[in-house]
Amino acid sequence: MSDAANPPVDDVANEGNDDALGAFASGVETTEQFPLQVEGLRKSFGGITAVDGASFEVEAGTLTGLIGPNGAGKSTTFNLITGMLKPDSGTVTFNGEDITGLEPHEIANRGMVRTFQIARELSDMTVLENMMLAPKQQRGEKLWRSVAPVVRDDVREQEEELLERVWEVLDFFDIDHIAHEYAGNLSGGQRKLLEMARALLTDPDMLLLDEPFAGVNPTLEKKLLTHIHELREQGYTFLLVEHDMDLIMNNCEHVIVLHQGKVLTEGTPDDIRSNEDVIEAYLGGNV
Ligand SMILES: Nc1ncnc2c1ncn2[C@@H]1O[C@H](COP(=O)(O)OP(=O)(O)OP(=O)(O)O)[C@@H](O)[C@H]1O
Repeated sequence: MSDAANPPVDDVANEGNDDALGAFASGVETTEQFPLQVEGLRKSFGGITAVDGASFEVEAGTLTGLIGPNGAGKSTTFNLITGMLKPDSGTVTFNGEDITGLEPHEIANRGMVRTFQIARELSDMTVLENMMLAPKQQRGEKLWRSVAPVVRDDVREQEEELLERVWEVLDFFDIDHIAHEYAGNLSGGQRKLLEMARALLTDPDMLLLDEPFAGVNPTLEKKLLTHIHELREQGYTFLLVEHDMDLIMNNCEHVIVLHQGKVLTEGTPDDIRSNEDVIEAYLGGNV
């Protein structure tokens, strides 16, 4: 755990509240403040150690960037967090629960989702059909945040409710006008919006975005960023892997730098920009 992500106990003690100090020390406070905690994560593929004891936390309600030179271990870290890969050692804690080694759908059920590229078979389905599939694949029992949860036995009513929610999310992402278009016909940017919309439909607490802007034109990139910031303001937490450094620096409030499978440093964009170790790691990494 880094100093930057884990405020000193003195900060809490300064509030003059012994209970708060006790809660912080026991981890209760930390869990709420930092829903994702990664501790000593390690993963090797044969002789290559892709992730080598990475430890970090992600603060609730932030847009946190995970950066690093090519091969630093970013994708592997994402895969370990979301259950796509099992770590050799280390732990992943989400909302206070040890989720290390759980299956991806079990992790999604707990409120952490990762955006996925639309699979080839889903390209033959319309945007609307893709959306209707999303919650069944992942987290159907929780509702889109702005709609009050209603428990009903009637399947048809549930379908209608889902459809209503789907339209709300499509409208939020401004892709309702392409609802009947085949996913395979969408532009790169529209597909990214659909991927985000599908993830959001499961009503997660936290979204992990792996290069959400790759292949997205500047207009749609701006739109996607606006949506991400709106959602962050609503309290969603984001962890973002992105190669576009300007985009990370201009949009994330906290940046974690991975290098050779370890956290090299973390801090605000200004801290990172002026950090000589980071500059050296990137130059050495030929980026
Ligand atoms: N399945 C695998 N089998 C063997 N080696 C792997 C595998 N996945 C990743 N690696 C290796 O682990 C290291 C970290 O890879 P990873 O893809 O996590 O890095 P990254 O930071 O996401 O890189 P990039 O920015 O280039 O996408 C690299 O050396 C990579 O070649």
